[in-house]
Amino acid sequence: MSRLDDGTLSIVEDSSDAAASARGAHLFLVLESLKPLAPPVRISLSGVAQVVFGRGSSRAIGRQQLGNPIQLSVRVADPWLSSMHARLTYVLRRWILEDAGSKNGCTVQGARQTQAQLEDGDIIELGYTFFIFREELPHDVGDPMIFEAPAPDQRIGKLATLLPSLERGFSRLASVAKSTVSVLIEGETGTGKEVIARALHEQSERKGDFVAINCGALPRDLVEGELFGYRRGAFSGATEDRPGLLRSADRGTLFLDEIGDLPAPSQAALLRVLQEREVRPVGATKPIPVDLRVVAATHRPLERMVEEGTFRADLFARLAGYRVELPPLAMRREDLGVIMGTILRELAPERAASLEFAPRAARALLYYPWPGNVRELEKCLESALVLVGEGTRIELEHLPVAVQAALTEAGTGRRPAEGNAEREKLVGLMREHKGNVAAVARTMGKARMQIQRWLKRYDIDAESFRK
Ligand SMILES: Nc1ncnc2c1ncn2[C@@H]1O[C@H](COP(=O)(O)OP(=O)(O)OP(=O)(O)O)[C@@H](O)[C@H]1O
Repeated sequence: MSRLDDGTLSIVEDSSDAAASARGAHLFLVLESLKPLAPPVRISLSGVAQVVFGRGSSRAIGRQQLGNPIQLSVRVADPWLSSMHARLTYVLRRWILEDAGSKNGCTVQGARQTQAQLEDGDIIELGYTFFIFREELPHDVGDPMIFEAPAPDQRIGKLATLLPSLERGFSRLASVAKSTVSVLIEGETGTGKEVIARALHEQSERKGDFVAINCGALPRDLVEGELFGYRRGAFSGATEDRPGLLRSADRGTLFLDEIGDLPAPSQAALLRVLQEREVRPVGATKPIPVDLRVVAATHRPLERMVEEGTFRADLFARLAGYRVELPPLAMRREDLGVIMGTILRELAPERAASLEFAPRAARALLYYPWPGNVRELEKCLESALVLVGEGTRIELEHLPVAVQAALTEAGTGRRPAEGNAEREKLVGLMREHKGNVAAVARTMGKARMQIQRWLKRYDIDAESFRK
């Protein structure tokens, strides 16, 4: 979590890098295709010289022996693994994956390899088990070397992640929830903003209701009546007193979804409510006190809207007491296994434990760019379960055609599509702004530090655009 220039707090995965005291290579055990509910694991490779992979009678991840250099052993009860399957070794500042004489081989970015130098974001398949390698992930030196995704009953709502900074952010939500500080959740559509808002309400122990309002869906001329209520006769059609949505959230949580869509006059009225802690229904002479906890969400770059003058700076400051930015799913592929496990448990509680993914299906799920984020993943698994019927194995053909097509991408050994698209977008903007990182940050509605991290991640030289 980091303190932003405006004094608010942020738990953005990238923005919180400042709080992370180190960067280092990590390996994620993302998914066991045959046991999708088995908890995914993050392994820090700091100080590690070698990791050996092989089949075990049960999952066992740990040090091979005490002392330095650290040698780790990753044993998974995957019948497709050989007892000595592969080795990952740190050589001349590079991580090299080598097949150790396995029967079924090693696959990196969809291509069979006997030896490969790993790159950031590489997807590795050993047997039917999927791993992701991250070269320079921000983390805390105090983070455990081996971190297993928390069991469902240990989570805040259904929030779980293997990414160190997001994990720190999620665990802080529990204490934020108990306060009345307003929370602003930013993220693309379907990333789980409402899930966070509901989790905050559940943890808050507030007695009132959770009231969700989609600010973008309110008819423009009725916004204030809907939000603040009205007195009978306040306007034609007001045939009775209406309390309004804000008052129905009294002593509870008011979730203002798509806050960026709130028209300017309503922004001013909402600001008054938050400042005065009272609501004045349309046509009423006296305000009514309300006890509100406000959680707002947006997929629009609110900070940029403030700069452009389309969103009030004072309202933004009020709403952004604590900020959460949810990355797009394609930027947190390491969490695909955790999230799929949660969704399968939710959609099919009775049979989730017996479900498995055919490896080709698992591969497609891992490579697909998920433009619709977690919502799209949820719909994809929902329809797959219908198509599986009484069966227990989710095959490639049970997945939507677009997801199936991701296999072709996987087969080429290239980076996942999202990486290319992100990179191209960034290169385009860097060219347009002649290498001015601050200008690119403004255009994207992101912090300058974040753009710098992306430049590093995608190996883009800002200097080359300044000539
Ligand atoms: N971490 C998660 N684990 C399991 N399911 C999740 C998770 N996050 C989101 N979902 C599911 O994905 C769907 C979309 O989530 P949600 O509605 O919270 O997204 P959103 O960001 O608020 O979307 P929008 O911007 O379109 O309102 C929901 O059905 C939700 O249950």
